[in-house]
Amino acid sequence: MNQDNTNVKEREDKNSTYFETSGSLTERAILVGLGDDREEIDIEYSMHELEELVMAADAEVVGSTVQNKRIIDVATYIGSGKVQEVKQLAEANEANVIVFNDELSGSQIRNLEGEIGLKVIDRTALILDIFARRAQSRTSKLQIELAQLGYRLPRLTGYGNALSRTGGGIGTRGPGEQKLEIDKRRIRERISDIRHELKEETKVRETQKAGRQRGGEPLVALVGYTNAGKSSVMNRMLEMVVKGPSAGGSEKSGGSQDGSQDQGDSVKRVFEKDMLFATLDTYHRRVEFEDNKAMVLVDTVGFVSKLPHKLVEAFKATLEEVRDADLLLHVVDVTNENVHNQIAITEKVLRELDAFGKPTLLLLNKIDLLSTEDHDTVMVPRAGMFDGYEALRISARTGEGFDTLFETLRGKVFRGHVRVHMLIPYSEGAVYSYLCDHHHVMQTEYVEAGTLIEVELDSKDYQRYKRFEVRPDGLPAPGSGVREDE
Ligand SMILES: Nc1nc2c(ncn2[C@@H]2O[C@H](COP(=O)(O)OP(=O)(O)OP(=O)(O)O)[C@@H](O)[C@H]2O)c(=O)[nH]1
Ligand SMILES: [Mg+2]
Repeated sequence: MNQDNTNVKEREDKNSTYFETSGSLTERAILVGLGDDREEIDIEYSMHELEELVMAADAEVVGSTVQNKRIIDVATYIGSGKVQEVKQLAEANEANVIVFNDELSGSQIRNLEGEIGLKVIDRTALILDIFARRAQSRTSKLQIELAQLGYRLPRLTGYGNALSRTGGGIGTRGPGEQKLEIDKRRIRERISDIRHELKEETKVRETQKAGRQRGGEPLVALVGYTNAGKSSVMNRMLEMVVKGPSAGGSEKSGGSQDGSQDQGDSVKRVFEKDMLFATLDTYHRRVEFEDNKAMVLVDTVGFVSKLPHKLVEAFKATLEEVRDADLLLHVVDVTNENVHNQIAITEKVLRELDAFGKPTLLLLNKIDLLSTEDHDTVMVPRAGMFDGYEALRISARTGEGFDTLFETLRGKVFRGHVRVHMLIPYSEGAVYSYLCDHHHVMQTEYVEAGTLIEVELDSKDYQRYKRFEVRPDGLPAPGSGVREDE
């Protein structure tokens, strides 16, 4: 039974495992995968990810097996011989749940449960389950419920009667228990209600977005594999803008308040934790620098491979920011041996979101964990390119590399800025106040015709106020006085 491609995990010392003291029944899972050499991400990595996901759902992995096969069995997904092998593996290891590495149809689940005699769940149900546990805000709860209902609707008749799904454990959380008993019509009604509510929320977000765009502030989105350190990078950046030596100014919070870790100072931190999918919502934070230049930072949900399509669909609205961003900060955990796989997975999801190919800075995070020798290996080039990206080495924990990060970031997002002289008549005091509040006014002189300033501003506001442009000596500049944009 323990063949080459079958890896049976040593069982932990039962006396010391936490579930004895917690009193709850821990699920013991056997993982089953189908290897296909045409897949982008190899099966070994995919199974490793599945194991992490199972652990994130508080279950224990007691065995794992892979069948290398290109053709899927319509009835049972894996071949019939393999089904028997899984059954024996489960018995030998006292497993009580079988987790498949791919999405299964309702009839496949029913057939497998019938033959093995245990609860069978697929990767999609597992990921949805983890999301359901983590969801904090109303929006993310609705998005996940929508994805779960969409997943369950075609599978309502798929579960065997003998295997009740109402007893707790993976795949039974969220809206499931009662709703599985209501008929499809009512599920469809619920789906339609959720869609309606999410649509209303989208309108609110659109208004907020329009407000930000009017301000002309660049949008910078943090993206990357789950647990890479996106939220930690965001928190470190916010801290540095408030306290840092290289960039002063204040952080002004915008957007959602959910899940914030308000530290009592002016930094409204976002939630960071060593677990898969710590962040499920998008969080905006406006970052303003000493010279009045500002950008909006967005923290987003992390990615894994085979992210359920229904989930990506449901999260599309909140992930729109990624598509709209002027710059992506792609954060990777450079200490992870699978970093290249994780980059490929993130790229794949970005493609699904129509956000691939945007200006991107790769942030090689967690370098504080690397040994001195590792610092010099090919894994982390001293500077420059990594996997075709412009890359920077940073540590959100120690702050190393953040000065360079800010410098590079500012160079990229404020590139369209121009430095000009303007003469603002005293009758246009509001324009002068606006420019002082939103841009870097470097010099001010009060002359007879008005206030003569030297100011650095973005191209949008430059176009808007071009009519006030003068030569450095205050004389009219060619083209000034013409309202070109209105
Ligand atoms: N040693 C070290 N740990 C880090 C660093 N950055 C983040 N971490 C840790 O990595 C874990 C994950 O960090 P998060 O910031 O929550 O990661 P994330 O990418 O936002 O994760 P999700 O929201 O789950 O997708 C936390 O335990 C952090 O403390 C770093 O530079 N060095
Ligand atoms: Mg996060």
